[in-house]
Amino acid sequence: MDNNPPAGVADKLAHLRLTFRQRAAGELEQLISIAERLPHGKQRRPDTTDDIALSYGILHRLAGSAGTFGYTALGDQARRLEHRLKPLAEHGALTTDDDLCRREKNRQQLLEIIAGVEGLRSLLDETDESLGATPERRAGSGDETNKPARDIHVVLCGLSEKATDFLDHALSNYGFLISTMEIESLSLQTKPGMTTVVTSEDRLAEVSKVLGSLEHADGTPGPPLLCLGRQDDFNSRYALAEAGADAFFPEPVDAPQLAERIERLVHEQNELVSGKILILDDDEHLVAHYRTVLENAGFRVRAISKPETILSELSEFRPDIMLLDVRMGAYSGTTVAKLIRFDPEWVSLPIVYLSSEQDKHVQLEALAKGADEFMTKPVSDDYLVRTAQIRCYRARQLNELLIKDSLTGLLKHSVIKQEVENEHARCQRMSHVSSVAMVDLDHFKAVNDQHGHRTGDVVIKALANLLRNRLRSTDQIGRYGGEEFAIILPECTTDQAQEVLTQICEAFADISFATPEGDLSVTLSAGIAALDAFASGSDALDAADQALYERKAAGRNGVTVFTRFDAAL
Ligand SMILES: Nc1nc2c(ncn2[C@@H]2O[C@H](COP(=O)(O)OP(=O)(O)OP(=O)(O)O)[C@@H](O)[C@H]2O)c(=O)[nH]1
Repeated sequence: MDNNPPAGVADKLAHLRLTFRQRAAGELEQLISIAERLPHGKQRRPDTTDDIALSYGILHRLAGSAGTFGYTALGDQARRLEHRLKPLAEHGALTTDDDLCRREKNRQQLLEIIAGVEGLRSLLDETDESLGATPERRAGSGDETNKPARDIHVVLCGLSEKATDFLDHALSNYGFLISTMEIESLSLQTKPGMTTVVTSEDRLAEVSKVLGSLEHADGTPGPPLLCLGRQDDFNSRYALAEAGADAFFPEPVDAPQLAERIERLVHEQNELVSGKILILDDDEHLVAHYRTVLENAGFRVRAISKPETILSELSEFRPDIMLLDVRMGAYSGTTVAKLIRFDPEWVSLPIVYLSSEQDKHVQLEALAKGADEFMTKPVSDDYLVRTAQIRCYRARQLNELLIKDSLTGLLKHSVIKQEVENEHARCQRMSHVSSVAMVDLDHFKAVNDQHGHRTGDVVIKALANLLRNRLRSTDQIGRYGGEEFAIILPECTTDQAQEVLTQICEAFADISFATPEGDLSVTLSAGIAALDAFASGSDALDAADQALYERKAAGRNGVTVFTRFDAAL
């Protein structure tokens, strides 16, 4: 398995290591000159408290960060010296008021520490040699494309020509990006967590073998492998699972059900590798490193170094988890964690401390003040990613239960209503134009009556999937009622909203649902209103609803934009 990050990310990490190395060299110079200033022998000198506090701060930072950048021996030695200096830093040393005996003891200790500091410099140089040539600074890593979050990629591999053509057409309707690949040239240049590979039972073993060698750079599992097959019994399913399939889908393929299955697989995968992480640490280089590693593993990361901005960052970024440094200059991370919990909204936000503190008792005390886990610095990249995955996954699962509708995975009625109000407030604050839409399935009662409730549910889920895939990641979709959906399209005019919803309308009408009574097609109607043109979000929703009923009255299967209340009636 290739465990190296992609070239762009590797360049970025190398550059961060170089920057760390430069800073560490400067800090070691500073430490050495402080050591030279400290009183030697019987020499008397006024208060050394500031120098010792400064040295302690530098050693603490090095102990917490050097290992992350590959300078493990330097970090370990800095930690040993930090521990030795801690009592002197906390209680003051060599002050003019001390009695002679204490001064002598402290002086001895300082001399040993000074000798240790001089050894740190050689540890830095030795590690440089073992890490190879000093990395060059390179501009533009090229991997920072701002792709929409929901580019779901379906790779068709090892299928017959007929099956490939059918799936290419049927799945494109859902907005999936389809590629066809030969097994030998199978490669996965997509975002982790956003790909599914579909293959046949005959070629499963070969495809599974190739996929095994293509796992993502950070070691996260490769894409799920969905296998199509004609035999659907325990033994054949067992054989497929053994040969590497993550999911099975029976042939002949029912396209809406397959789309639903792919959605679910990607969703499950994505839950493992995605999430929003807020990092608060006053060491900017370390934060830049964490950020690069976590972004490379698929997370969205916001990193801040000033504790004063924490509350506004929380409400704007709305992270799934937070990584919090314990010691940040004048501020204590444990107190910041407590302060965050003042707000009921953040009571359940998982907080993970980042600290060089190794004493389990002290860790426990800190945890009692409002965090969930302790990550001891230096944190390895793998450990960081894995911890973030586990914490984000759990946080998102809990959150989903609270805010998402169980049939469709869309936002619940009350949540989308609140989001409409939030977006309305944003429109006013930022003076931008946004739209809201109400979407309703046509003659849905007849679908239920003629084909049963179960088929009705499949149709509802298919529309939910289509909306998710066709709309932008910044759009928000809610299940407003049984077969009625509300959509927020931020920074989007009603003309643009009409264009995209018309395409969705056409794609949905094109989907064929297989039922025992024969193939079924269903259409939808939509009404749109300009969110910023109304006094409140709920007024705009009422207007979109009116436009929807106008569309129903005008023959359904299309999109109407609200103009005036009386005109819409
Ligand atoms: N299968 C299923 N049906 C649902 C669900 N929620 C609501 N419905 C059904 O959706 C149907 C809505 O019917 P109506 O409000 O009469 O509207 P319609 O038949 O779609 O007619 P128009 O909206 O005028 O085109 C009812 O039969 C509800 O039982 C659900 O979760 N699953």
